[in-house]
Order: sequence, then structure tokens, then C-alpha cells
Amino acid sequence: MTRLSVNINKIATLRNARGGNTPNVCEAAVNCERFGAEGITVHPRPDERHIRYQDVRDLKPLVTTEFNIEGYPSQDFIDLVLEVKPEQVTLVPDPPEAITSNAGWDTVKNKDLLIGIISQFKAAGIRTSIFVDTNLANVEGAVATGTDRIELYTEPYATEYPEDKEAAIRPFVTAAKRAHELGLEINAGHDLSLENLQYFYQEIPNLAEVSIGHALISDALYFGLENTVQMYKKCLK
Ligand SMILES: CC(=O)[C@@H](O)[C@H](O)COP(=O)(O)O
Ligand SMILES: NCC(=O)COP(=O)(O)O
Repeated sequence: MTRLSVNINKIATLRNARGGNTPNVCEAAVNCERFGAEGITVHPRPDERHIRYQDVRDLKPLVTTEFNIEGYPSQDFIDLVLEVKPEQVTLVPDPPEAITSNAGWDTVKNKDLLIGIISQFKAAGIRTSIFVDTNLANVEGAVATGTDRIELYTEPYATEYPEDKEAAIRPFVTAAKRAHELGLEINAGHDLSLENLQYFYQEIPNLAEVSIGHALISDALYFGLENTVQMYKKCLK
């Protein structure tokens, strides 16, 4: 079974636009789970442009499926994750000025950094995942970091899909097969949508979880959040 983890960053984007508490981020998370989400993902960025550190603290007692906190492993981020103790932490190499996540880790160059950070989270009983592209050197390099999972960075797939879906999926199948051979569990995310999700799910073996936010929350503006969560779940059958 592939779990759908809904990334609620963009609920917080809308809330922050007016400075109040509407839409309520915690209420949205609880409802996403009620509508069928099997996880809630948040990505507190250094500038707190959407999800704030306090949102992460407020969400922890409310999330009853799996709580996944994504982010760059600054000391503030590490401290927050160790304080909150989610089911999973996903490390991304995003610089503070990044508009969004746009690359995976160079797991060879960052091996020692990742080993030190991942060991802290694992000692706290938190499952770890690291964002990687389909370069096999980075997939193979992930093993040495001690991470439990990789998260395949799927923006290149989403970009190429409309032109040539067979070409788009090919590197991801290769990377997923190699990761499984190495004993890594496999997550995926970034720019997955109602257009491209089902094919990705059908072609990628041993896919444990997809985390989806931007497209799903955008679709909810037209179809409603309950309908939309269930439409995405149907793509994972
Ligand atoms: C790692 C990943 O792909 C998502 O967390 C993405 O970074 C969402 O971040 P934004 O919602 O800030 O675009
Ligand atoms: N890890 C990917 C994620 O959480 C959501 O990415 P996106 O669907 O907002 O592009």
C-alpha cells in the first residue's frame, strides 16, 4: 500500500495572507485525515513563509496518522524535530532563499553531515528520509548516511510527463529498483498531481508514500478538500 501524505504548506500560505487564523491549519490537517489522508506533511522554512514552527508544535497532538516534517537540517530545525518527535523527518538541501525544493542531496559530498544528523533522529526513534534525485550515485550514497528511506524528487518526472511519460518514468524506475536492492524504503514527492500520479504509482515498485501539497490544495479550490483527497487516493489503487 502506498500512503498519501498531504502537505498542508499552502493552507498556511492562505492563512498568512491575511494575518489571522483562517483557514485554520490544524483543522485542515484533522479534516484531511478524516477524508482519508494517511499522513500529514509540513515543511517549516526558515522564513516561516507558510508553516510556522508553532504550527508544527500545535499539529503534533492532533495528527493521528503519520506526521512528516520536512526541511533543511539547520540547528533550529533539528531542535524542533527532536522536540516534536514526528513519525518521520525528511531532510532537504534547500537553501533559505529557495522558492521551493528544487534538488535532492548530493549524498556523497554531504555524507558526513547527513550521518551526524540522521543518527540524532534515529536515536530519538524518528524514521528518516532524505530527498534525492534519480542519479544512482546519490541513491547508492544514501545507504552510507544511515537513512531509513529516500524521497525521490519528482519534479523532473512531472515536467517531462506531458511530453513523454515513458521517458519521464524511466530514471525513476531504475532508481527505485536500485534503492530497493540496497534495502532503502522509497517515498516520492514534488509536483505530483492528478495528471501524473496514477502512472507514477503503477510504474514504481515498492513505493511506501507520496507526499503531495501544491497541486492537491490547488485542486481543492475547485473540487473541495474531501473530494480532492479521495480523488488522489483513487490514483493509488
Ligand atoms: C520537499 C518538497 O518537495 C516539498 O516540501 C516542497 O518543498 C514544498 O515546499 P513549498 O510548499 O514551500 O513549495
Ligand atoms: N515532499 C513533497 C511534498 O511534501 C509536497 O510537494 P508539492 O506537492 O507541494 O510539490
